[in-house]
Amino acid sequence: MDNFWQTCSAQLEQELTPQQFSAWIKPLIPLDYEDGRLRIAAPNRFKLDWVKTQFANRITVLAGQYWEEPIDVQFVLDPRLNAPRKPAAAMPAVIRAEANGIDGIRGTADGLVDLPPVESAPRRDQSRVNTALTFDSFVTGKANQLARAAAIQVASNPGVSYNPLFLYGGVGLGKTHLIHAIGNQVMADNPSAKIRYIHAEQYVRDVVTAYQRKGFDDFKRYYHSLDVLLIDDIQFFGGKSRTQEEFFYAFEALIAAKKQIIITSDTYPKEITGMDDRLISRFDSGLTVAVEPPELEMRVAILLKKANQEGVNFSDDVAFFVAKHLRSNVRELEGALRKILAFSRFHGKDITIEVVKDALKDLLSVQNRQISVENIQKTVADFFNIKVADMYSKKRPANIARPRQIAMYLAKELTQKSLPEIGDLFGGRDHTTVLHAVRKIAADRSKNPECNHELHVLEQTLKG
Ligand SMILES: Nc1ncnc2c1ncn2[C@@H]1O[C@H](COP(=O)(O)OP(=O)(O)OP(=O)(O)O)[C@@H](O)[C@H]1O
Repeated sequence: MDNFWQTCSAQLEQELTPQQFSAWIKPLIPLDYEDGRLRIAAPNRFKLDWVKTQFANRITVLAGQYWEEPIDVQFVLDPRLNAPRKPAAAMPAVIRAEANGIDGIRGTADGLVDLPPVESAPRRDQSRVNTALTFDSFVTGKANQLARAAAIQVASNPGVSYNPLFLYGGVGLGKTHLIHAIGNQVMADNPSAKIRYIHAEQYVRDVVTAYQRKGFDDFKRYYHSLDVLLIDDIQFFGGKSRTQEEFFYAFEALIAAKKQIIITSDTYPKEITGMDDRLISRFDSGLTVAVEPPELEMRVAILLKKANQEGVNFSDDVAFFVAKHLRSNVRELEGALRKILAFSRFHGKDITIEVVKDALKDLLSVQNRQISVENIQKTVADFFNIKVADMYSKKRPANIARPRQIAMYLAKELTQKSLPEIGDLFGGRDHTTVLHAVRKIAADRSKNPECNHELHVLEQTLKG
């Protein structure tokens, strides 16, 4: 066993950077080898997860070569290495003073809160970065290629390219995945970087806790000392003035020190309600990129990749069927996939289109019921305050022509209708007119955040 570990470590030392080797491989402890099963211990959960996702395959190959047989390599947590955790302090009642904007803050059922790390030098596993969410596991398509490219650029040169990087888009489109991927990449390149992922709601809680403990100095010291701050769903700061003020200081300090900030939101900066103007202008001062709903091919690729990760063979036909019917976001696709797998396992049936129809009966009927061309025409007409009849009329003033083009675009995106069918439903127009509208709005959407936002709102309204 010791011989193997020496050989394996020596090999990995050659393959990895010195920082990676000392951060991830050196702390591992070979435990035992028996009947083709090798157990290796990691000193904490964070390292365990990271080593499993990043190095398990390579170590398995090296073990196979050493023993000349397939080896089942298992990574476990070494309990001897775990220092006992300090119990978290009890949280007193919610402070009244936060009525100036920070509301809805409660401790957990046992009165404990997830305390913010107030040490000036946070431990590595306080980064809260999810090691499973990497660039490798992120499927790319037209909808997210810009966001992904910007994220990779920022991850490769934190603090020096786009700062802040502001990613926005609707629910379940991969914003959280992307910022974790940035964190993972920075951590792999530079294991000593101080990184922190935080959801905006948790940041609000941290402000409250600091307030209660009169501990703003610690709070500031901690947040201002980070190399990379990943903050998710910043729209939660809306209306929370004390949090915004604190975040403003952190923002200024980090940017001035060339430390990287990555922010996600469900909408672009100017549209976040209840947000201080000076923060909005700061958010817009780096690079603002949209993550769009995935197009058909990307939805298919995502389904195939996720099915493959589950060890299930999904035929292209099945993947196309699901992707054609579920169009809103990736989280919905993941949910559908889980349903299909559970259904097929429970009934012991192979995954065919018929089985998928059964498994997703409820989901599909909701989709089909909600989105019709008529529904789109009504929703768009209401949104732009024009008459539904203008959707079929030959009138051409811009205030009517553009909503009509938007409705055609949405009809193409959200229904199964062909271009000629859509043309018919818009007062007997030619299919080339529909095609022109679809292309024009798609181009506008990719260039103009306000147009993108309008479309996003309409899509959400239509999908209920
Ligand atoms: N392009 C993609 N490739 C692979 N998985 C993806 C992709 N986009 C999203 N996902 C997965 O879909 C799920 C939802 O994504 P995520 O949580 O990142 O969405 P989000 O945009 O942050 O949504 P919300 O605003 O609701 O937080 C996650 O499990 C994520 O891993």
